[in-house]
Amino acid sequence: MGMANLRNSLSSLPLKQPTQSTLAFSTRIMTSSTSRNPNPNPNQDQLRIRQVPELDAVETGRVVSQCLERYYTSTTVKRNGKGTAIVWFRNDLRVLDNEALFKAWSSSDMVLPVYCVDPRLFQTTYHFGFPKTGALRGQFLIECLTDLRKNLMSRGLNLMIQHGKPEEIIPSLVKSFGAHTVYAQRETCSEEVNVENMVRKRLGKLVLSSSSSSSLPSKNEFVNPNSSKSPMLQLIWGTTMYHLDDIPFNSSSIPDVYTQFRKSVEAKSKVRGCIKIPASLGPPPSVNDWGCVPSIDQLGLQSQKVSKGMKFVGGESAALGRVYEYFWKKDLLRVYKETRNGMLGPDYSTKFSPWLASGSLSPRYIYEEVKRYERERQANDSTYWVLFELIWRDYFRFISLKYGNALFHLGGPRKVEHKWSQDQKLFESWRDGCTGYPLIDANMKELTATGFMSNRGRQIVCSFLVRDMGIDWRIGAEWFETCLLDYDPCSNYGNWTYGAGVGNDPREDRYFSIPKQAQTYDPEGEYVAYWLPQLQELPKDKRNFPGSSYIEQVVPLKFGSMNPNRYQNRASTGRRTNFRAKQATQLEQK
Ligand SMILES: Cc1cc2nc3c(=O)[nH]c(=O)nc-3n(C[C@H](O)[C@H](O)[C@H](O)COP(=O)(O)OP(=O)(O)OC[C@H]3O[C@@H](n4cnc5c(N)ncnc54)[C@H](O)[C@@H]3O)c2cc1C
Ligand SMILES: Nc1ncnc2c1ncn2[C@@H]1O[C@H](COP(=O)(O)OP(=O)(O)OP(=O)(O)O)[C@@H](O)[C@H]1O
Repeated sequence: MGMANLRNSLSSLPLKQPTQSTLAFSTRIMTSSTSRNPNPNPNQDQLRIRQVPELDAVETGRVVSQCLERYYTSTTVKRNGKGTAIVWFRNDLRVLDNEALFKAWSSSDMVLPVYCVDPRLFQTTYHFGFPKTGALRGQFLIECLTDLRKNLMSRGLNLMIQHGKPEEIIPSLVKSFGAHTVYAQRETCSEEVNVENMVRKRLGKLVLSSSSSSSLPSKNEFVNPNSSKSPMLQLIWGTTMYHLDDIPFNSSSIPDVYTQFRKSVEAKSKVRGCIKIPASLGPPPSVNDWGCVPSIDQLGLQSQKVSKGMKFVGGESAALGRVYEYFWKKDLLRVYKETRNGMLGPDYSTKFSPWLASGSLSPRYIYEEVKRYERERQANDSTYWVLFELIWRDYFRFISLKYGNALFHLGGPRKVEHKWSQDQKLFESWRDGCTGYPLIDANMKELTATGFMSNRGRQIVCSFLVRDMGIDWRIGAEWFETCLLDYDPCSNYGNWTYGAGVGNDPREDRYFSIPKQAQTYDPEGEYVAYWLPQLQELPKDKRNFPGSSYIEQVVPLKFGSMNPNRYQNRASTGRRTNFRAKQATQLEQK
């Protein structure tokens, strides 16, 4: 089937919300915190949705005010600027450690914070016509905007929300408010960079009069052709833990191999401190209509409720709450390295990614919290390992600067030639979790039901799609783009190119053997039985190997067989024992 045909047929697929039939087992009770006494019994776990973070509003409020207090500037910081500056919020939906917000404040005597609900984010993915943003990420964004507005209001500002393209909205606001500068976080992928360029171009056509440094000028001030100044777009680097200006490379010399990148950065660069903000950022400009936080319908999406698994709460307050919960309250940072390859529940890994992707959480804040934890509690391999993983995130962001659109191309950064299939039926069985391999199916059902999948799961389903099914990796990457709460173009396409063997991975053949992965990471079938309740009745060691008790396998495995005995000996002496033993210890210690 040709690309155009596939694109048409895929775009006409019922891009349904998750199949509810398999979710019927769950009840719909949102429980409050169980963190002090987590119940390891999977049957109990079936009965509840785990909210992430599991803090109530009062506790979250307390955590937020405590951490924002630590990041207030002393009163000695002066505001030197005049006139109005705009902060154009993009994927930096936070107040804490937001350099664009700080610069707008310090360079003006009035700040207008703006978010544009860009319709292009709610259209379709590039090749295969899936929804560009799935309903769960849409809902997460709504929560982020609601919380950002609240946090700005508590600092004497507000958030203007307008629907439309930034290149139309921003210049028009600049004009009406006489703003001299627009501050925004710099992006690196072409879709976002194109928007930046259009905004800049249109600002360049506006002309500021010399008096426009005073707030709320008349519109006429922009038609004076004798004035030489145009309002400026100031783009600020803010997505990574290490600042672009502090890494020991320019963008074309960034090493292709992660380990080389990491070692150089660790040896030669320092993570900058978080930007401290004043307690009050006001006064706000006088605005008639600040605009409403969009509803899910206004985003053109159909509301989807999480009825099983994890429900992530969007926004900076929840993000700060999760850092507090994971590091301090549950004390899980101490064991992260041993648990991080888990798949079931909120506690095996940090779950910071959705907030990092929307920018409601700063990686530099995480860094400072890790350092504080190391001073106040303990430093060990686990505390370091969170930073190690965040350097992966940085690496993919910097690699996107080096390779540009090649990150999205079929041959990837290495321009690998390979014949890929675009078999629609096979893809659908993968997407819907009906491949006949419980480990694949459970992970894909989790993705559509919650917008999240563990790192282990992502590697396994990616390997299965590209290696066992031989399907064009971009189809998988675009489906992830639709569904993931933490969708980030660099991390998503970076990891997919790695998994498909077209990235810069020195290990070219990353084949993940399903039976081996099942034995190692889900030896009792707890994870698959959670997402595929029909497997619960089977003996634990059969849940990942159900034979004819489960649906037929759509393709054979490229290597190995689904005979569990082949892996039994290796698993019982290898990493599995280690991993499970440590998990058990962790549970006992709670
Ligand atoms: C095919 C595939 C697609 C992926 N797509 C995305 C994506 O769109 N957005 C995204 O944020 N991550 C993506 N990842 C990376 C990783 O799976 C998630 O970051 C991680 O599972 C998020 O869970 P966590 O926050 O609990 O991670 P933790 O294990 O707690 O790690 C802490 C943080 O480190 C970073 N991190 C960890 N592993 C990676 C990695 N492999 N690459 C980049 N950053 C990493 C994340 O920011 C994460 O929040 C993808 C991985 C694969 C294999
Ligand atoms: N933020 C993003 N999310 C998803 N995909 C993106 C993003 N930014 C860029 N892309 C992808 O980048 C690619 C750009 O395609 P485009 O046709 O503009 O350039 P190209 O011809 O593929 O590349 P080049 O200009 O290098 O020849 C598309 O596949 C697009 O989806």
